[in-house]
Amino acid sequence: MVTLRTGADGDFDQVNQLVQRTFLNDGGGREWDEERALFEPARSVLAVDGDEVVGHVGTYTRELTVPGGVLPAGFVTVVAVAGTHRRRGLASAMLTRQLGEIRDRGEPLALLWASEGGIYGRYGYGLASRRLGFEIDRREARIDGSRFDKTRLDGLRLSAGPAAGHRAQVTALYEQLRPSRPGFASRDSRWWDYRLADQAWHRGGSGPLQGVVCHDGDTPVGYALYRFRSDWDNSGPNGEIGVMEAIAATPAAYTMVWDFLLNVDLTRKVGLWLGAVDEPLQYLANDPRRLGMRMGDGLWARLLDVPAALSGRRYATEVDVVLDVVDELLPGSGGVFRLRGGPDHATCEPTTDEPHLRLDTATLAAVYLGGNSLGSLAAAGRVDELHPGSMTTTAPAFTWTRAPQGLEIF
Ligand SMILES: CC(=O)SCCNC(=O)CCNC(=O)[C@H](O)C(C)(C)COP(=O)(O)OP(=O)(O)OC[C@H]1O[C@@H](n2cnc3c(N)ncnc32)[C@H](O)[C@@H]1OP(=O)(O)O
Repeated sequence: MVTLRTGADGDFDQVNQLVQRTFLNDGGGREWDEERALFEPARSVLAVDGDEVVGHVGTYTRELTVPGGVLPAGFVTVVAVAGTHRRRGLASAMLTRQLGEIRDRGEPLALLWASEGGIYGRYGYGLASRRLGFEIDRREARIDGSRFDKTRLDGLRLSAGPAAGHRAQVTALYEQLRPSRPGFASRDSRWWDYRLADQAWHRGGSGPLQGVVCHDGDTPVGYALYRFRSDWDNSGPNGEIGVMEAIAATPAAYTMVWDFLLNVDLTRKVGLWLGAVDEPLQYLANDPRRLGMRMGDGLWARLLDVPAALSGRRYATEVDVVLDVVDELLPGSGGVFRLRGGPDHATCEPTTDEPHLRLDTATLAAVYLGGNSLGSLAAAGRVDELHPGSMTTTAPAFTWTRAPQGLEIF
């Protein structure tokens, strides 16, 4: 008989074997030091059949940047059920138990990257951010000269080399920028170890992890983490740059970092998989089409405590609205709530007032980080306007100055 239990110290190896098998990785000949350090057994739910681990869902304890705030969140990870035990409800049982445990810890929301987009809507997750992928033909694409104001770059300088050598500057700048971009997550030293781990199997055929940092005096103001892959064909050099993340505190630093990445000799392509939907590069390029942009799905969010989540973010415009949030899976997390908010304040409480808008919890999650418009979801029939005019005043409030971005898959 299969039973569920909480994880324990010592479970890592069996869980990891299950995860590598279910994710179709060979898993052979590797050390798992960084993953082992991140494993939080007390936050894992395991399905066991006798002595065998046949299912797992894990949670990482991290903070999430939301519009105008930073909140604790449960980062859901490595959801896996053995091939021998699928489609009998094990994932549903584990994921539902996990959501209850995240809520009981006082984390108002859960977050994940989906391996397949069809899985998580049924558990109340909504697609809250998208990624913009870039496959840049670097012989054609460059920073538009008229946008490249050399005078603003005066005083800035770049240093480049193995990423580990830039760890102090990169972590300091990330920590400074983290609160400003919805979707960014806290990274303690274990997470930086994981991010900067440079074992051969992390490289996917590319070279060692590199860093380029833009400095203003002694202060880091921009950086990129990237790898290069050397290749030659009949017409010459055919190398590639794969950018893992590129962020900056100022437009000048961002421009300088990207100008560097687009001008590495002996390369033809530059790729960025997890770009933001509003990635500034698209507004700096001489010819945006040459950036080879393609939209994909990003972070899925699940609200567990609507008042805490909605009062924990800020709103682009003043809003006073009563929301009827339908939560079929966890009815205790739904209800009717009055939200009063604006750019520098927000409260949200249960109310007996008549609702203005009715939507399910996944739809509210989809607009929560500012990555989707409430009006667009209404056009898809996912929001009922019960009080005429309330959509017009509420939809702009849920937007934000920057699009949410999931900067790393966890
Ligand atoms: C955050 C992350 O870790 S994402 C990674 C998810 N894991 C993987 O992709 C690894 C490979 N897949 C697996 O391990 C399993 O197939 C799982 C975990 C996705 C599902 O496990 P199962 O125990 O088979 O799921 P369970 O029986 O509870 O089914 C849950 C529901 O999801 C549906 N479902 C399961 N897998 C998929 C899928 N890939 N796409 C769409 N729907 C799916 C089932 O049909 C079922 O629907 P229903 O409730 O309407 O009947």
